[in-house]
Amino acid sequence: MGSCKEEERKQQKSVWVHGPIIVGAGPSGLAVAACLKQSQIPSLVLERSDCIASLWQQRTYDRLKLHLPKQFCQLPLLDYPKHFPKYPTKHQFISYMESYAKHFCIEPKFKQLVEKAEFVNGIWRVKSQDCEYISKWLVVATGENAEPVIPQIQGLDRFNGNVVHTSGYKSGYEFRKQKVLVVGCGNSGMEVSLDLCRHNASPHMVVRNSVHVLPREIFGCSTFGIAMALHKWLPLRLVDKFILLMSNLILGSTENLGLRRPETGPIELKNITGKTPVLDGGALNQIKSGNIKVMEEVKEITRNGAKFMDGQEKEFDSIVLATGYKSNVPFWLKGSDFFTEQGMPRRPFPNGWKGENGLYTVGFTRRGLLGTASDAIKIANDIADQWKINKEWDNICSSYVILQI
Ligand SMILES: Cc1cc2nc3c(=O)[nH]c(=O)nc-3n(C[C@H](O)[C@H](O)[C@H](O)COP(=O)(O)OP(=O)(O)OC[C@H]3O[C@@H](n4cnc5c(N)ncnc54)[C@H](O)[C@@H]3O)c2cc1C
Ligand SMILES: NC(=O)C1=CN([C@@H]2O[C@H](COP(=O)(O)OP(=O)(O)OC[C@H]3O[C@@H](n4cnc5c(N)ncnc54)[C@H](OP(=O)(O)O)[C@@H]3O)[C@@H](O)[C@H]2O)C=CC1
Ligand SMILES: O=C(O)C(=O)Cc1c[nH]c2ccccc12
Repeated sequence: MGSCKEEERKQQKSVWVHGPIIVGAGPSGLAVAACLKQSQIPSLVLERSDCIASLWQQRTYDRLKLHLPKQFCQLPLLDYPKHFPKYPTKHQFISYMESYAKHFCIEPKFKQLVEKAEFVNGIWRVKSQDCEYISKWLVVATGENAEPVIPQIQGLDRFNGNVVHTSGYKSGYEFRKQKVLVVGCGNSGMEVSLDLCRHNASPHMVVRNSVHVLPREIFGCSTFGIAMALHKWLPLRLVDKFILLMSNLILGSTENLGLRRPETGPIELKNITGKTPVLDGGALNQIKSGNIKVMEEVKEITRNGAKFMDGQEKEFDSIVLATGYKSNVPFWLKGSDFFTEQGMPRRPFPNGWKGENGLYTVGFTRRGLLGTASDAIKIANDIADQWKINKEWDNICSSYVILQI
């Protein structure tokens, strides 16, 4: 006899979707839906949370800003409002996303956690907790940052204080006057440590590996923009050499602050591994002045603090895990080997946007919102070509049916 849950599933309704199913209503999902709309192609956007851009609305800290200038973080077909600053705040970015969805009349179906998607007998069957959606096309837009990475550090579960991942961190206000262990030194670790300083907390940031820290700007121009411009003329290695030269000039050596640089240059490393260089927004000065303490790798967490690899032992009130994010695609996309076990497309950029049998992926380029914009346009164009053929077939079929009658 089937269980209650099985019975419920058997009775689950199936809905045929006219147009592609897009999983995820973040910037990537919305960008594809908008580009499809532009070609008069309908789509259905399924979102697990109750709002668009949920990463930005629900899982980021208050003082977050875009760290690249707005022209590099723009979605296709609609620019940022002119009055927005060069680096929009998180709230401005969310308002841009909301206007974007409104402008293209995109109305995602919320609270639809996609649990399984599979290509069966020539169609995509996409199951959420309460419905099965069926379509010829599936667009994966669940993001590179779908789930927090929670490291297995010995003793973490016996720590008496508060432990939070950066996806749950809002403001240093909650940690004021506390001694806080921040694990991780990517952009999140650096920004959270800086935020903690601004609330009179005492952050100790764990740096277990090498890291590139770059100035956000070089003589008033964004470092990222300069790198992009130079790369039009110069090989990446030379671009990296120039960026590192300027960084050392502006920031000084980071090595003697405990921030060893990787051997590979910053942009090349980003392209190969996805590891984003830190674009410094003020944390480095706090490290220099001793307000952010750089710590070695953690050996174990104790009830009141941590023991470090170099033998130090310190007490902490709270721990912030700035340990990054991961894709969740392997949990729900079945029967396809398009993605690696880590949930990233096997084919590297720029060829990772299209799979077999009407499968597409957007926002898995390790190139931020710029990558999203480029994927979205390609996907919509590709589907539009098939849509036209489909329509012609539909017309032929319907005239055939009419002739038969
Ligand atoms: C703190 C932070 C700051 C960043 N800042 C920048 C920046 O300044 N510039 C830049 O270019 N990039 C930045 N990024 C990179 C970031 O990935 C992009 O900005 C952008 O959010 C990616 O959009 P996305 O739609 O691909 O993914 P997301 O924004 O993560 O959206 C994916 C959506 O899919 C939904 N979803 C996931 N799984 C399921 C499921 N199984 N079923 C249904 N729905 C699901 C999620 O709820 C989410 O709403 C930042 C990332 C982080 C974490
Ligand atoms: N707009 C903005 O200002 C911001 C943008 N972002 C973006 O969000 C994305 C995610 O960034 P972020 O959250 O920093 O994640 P990242 O993956 O970039 O960084 C994770 C960090 O955690 C470290 N780490 C992981 N596990 C452990 C462990 N067990 N012990 C010690 N250290 C550990 C990693 O070290 P290791 O290298 O050794 O693995 C790395 O330093 C990036 O693309 C980033 O650019 C984030 C914050 C702000
Ligand atoms: O914010 C991010 O994580 C991004 O992915 C944006 C981005 C794409 N390529 C880069 C190179 C250097 C710094 C940030 C980025």
